[in-house]
Amino acid sequence: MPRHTPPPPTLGPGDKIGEGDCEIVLDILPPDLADIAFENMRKEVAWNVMHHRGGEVPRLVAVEGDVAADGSFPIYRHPADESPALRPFSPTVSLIREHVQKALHHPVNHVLIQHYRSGADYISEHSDKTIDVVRGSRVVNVSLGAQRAMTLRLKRDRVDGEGGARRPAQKIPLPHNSMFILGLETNSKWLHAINHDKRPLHLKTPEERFMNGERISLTFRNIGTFLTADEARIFGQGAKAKTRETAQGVLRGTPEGAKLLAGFGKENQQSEFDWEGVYGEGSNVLHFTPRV
Ligand SMILES: O=C(O)CCC(=O)C(=O)O
Ligand SMILES: [Fe+2]
Repeated sequence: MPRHTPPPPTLGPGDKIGEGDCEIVLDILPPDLADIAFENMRKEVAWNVMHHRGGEVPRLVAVEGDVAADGSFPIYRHPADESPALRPFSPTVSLIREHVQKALHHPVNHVLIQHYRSGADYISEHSDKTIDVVRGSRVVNVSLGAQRAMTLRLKRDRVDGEGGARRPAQKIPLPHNSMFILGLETNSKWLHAINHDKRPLHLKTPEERFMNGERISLTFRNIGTFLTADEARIFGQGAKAKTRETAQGVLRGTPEGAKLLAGFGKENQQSEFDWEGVYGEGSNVLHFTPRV
């Protein structure tokens, strides 16, 4: 007989989330900004479809960031066949960024913006990839629109016993106008996802039905790796050359690409991920697939 598994506990502000280093901040934006941010971003943000393993990811995405005077800009590398081009912060996102920086007490120079068009859109379980994230800085998700839940699940290698042992999970509702701070320890020991929510409308709360079920999330990061304006050279924390003056040419495809992808795989699987060992020497890979 299949074992009945109880649903994961639902946690919120004040609870021990993940390793206890996560936080939910309610009302991150002042009401006048929170009220208009969604509709403004619908117009101001350059939305794209993104591909992974040849298929479209189930949400719209955009990338914005701080472009330096010399045109160089931060890059966040993660396993995707292609990432949309980074654009300078758009007006409403700039305002949101200011509130995030005030609450976080450190700068953020990069944002991945995602539009979950309905309850059918989702992001599958992953750990955030940290080769390019300034060490010690925190990653945050600002939520606007329909309330969805983040599901945390302990990585498999942290669960004792046979392969069939159930992995502890937690569900964290992300209300409109909230900010979720993903702790570094939690990112290394747990996976996180926004699962789809295909329940019929009448089973959803008003918060979950808000904005017709559409949600925008903004994942802000403090990135330490940069591309030159012509996108030909790479430097900083996650690159081989650590300074702008010594920037080296970007690489595309195998075998360096395969090596970085293998590192990302390890970060997804290992709760005692050896950052220095895997990422320390840096990688100049920009695209994982050879140019066709
Ligand atoms: O939409 C969200 O809040 C989660 C996004 C996320 O996990 C990511 O961008 O890495
Ligand atoms: Fe994530």
